[in-house]
Amino acid sequence: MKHELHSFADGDALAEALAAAIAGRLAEACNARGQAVLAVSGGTTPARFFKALSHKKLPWDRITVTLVDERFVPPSSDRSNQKLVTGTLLQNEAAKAKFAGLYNDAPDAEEGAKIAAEAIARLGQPFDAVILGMGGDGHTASFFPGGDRLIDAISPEQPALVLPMHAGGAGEPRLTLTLPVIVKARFVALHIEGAAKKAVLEEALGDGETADMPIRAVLRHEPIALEIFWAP
Ligand SMILES: O=C(O)C(O)[C@@H](O)[C@H](O)[C@H](O)COP(=O)(O)O
Repeated sequence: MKHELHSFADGDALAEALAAAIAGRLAEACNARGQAVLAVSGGTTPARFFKALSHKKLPWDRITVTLVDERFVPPSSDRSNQKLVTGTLLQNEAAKAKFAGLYNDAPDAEEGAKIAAEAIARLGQPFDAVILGMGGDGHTASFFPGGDRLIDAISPEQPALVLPMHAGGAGEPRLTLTLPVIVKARFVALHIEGAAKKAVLEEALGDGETADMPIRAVLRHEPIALEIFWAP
């Protein structure tokens, strides 16, 4: 995947610019096709961007927000990405958006992934925009180094839309969109902040095994462009 690096003075400037870029994509999709689908990541980085996007004037009632990945915990948990998104993004103007999460109350992540895959299938593809994050270990989505389903999840031929993932670094079982769903999107952005993550990105752009730094599965996927948004 070719990539373009957009650097900003600080996280606030980045949040505004990314919100403007995504709002533009969502507006364009609604104009062209009457609806839009946006997949976002969780973690600690996106909160400011979510707040900025929540104030954008868009036909939110025609926009569905879903997740790139989810911790397999109920939405009441502080670890839940659904909780983060409903509390920060689906507010203000964006309170009218539809939400299609990955979590369900299946007994385990294996069963949960099957049910989540049905929910994702109903959204149709390609998604209009996907925003990825990246961890200090080079994971993106829930493509964790050493993850039990990593090779399946990053296979370009993977037919499943959602897979479960167990990994030492993950904290709890995860549900993740698979690589084909992500790279098929009309717009794919990577949102990272801080010098440490810039260094991880640079390392990932170098040689080495994809499984050691799974973000490489996205970086090395041809031919669509990855838009990288970074601030110190
Ligand atoms: O649920 C999650 O954890 C994610 O969606 C994950 O892929 C995240 O984007 C990175 O781990 C970065 O997380 P931070 O922003 O917390 O560094």
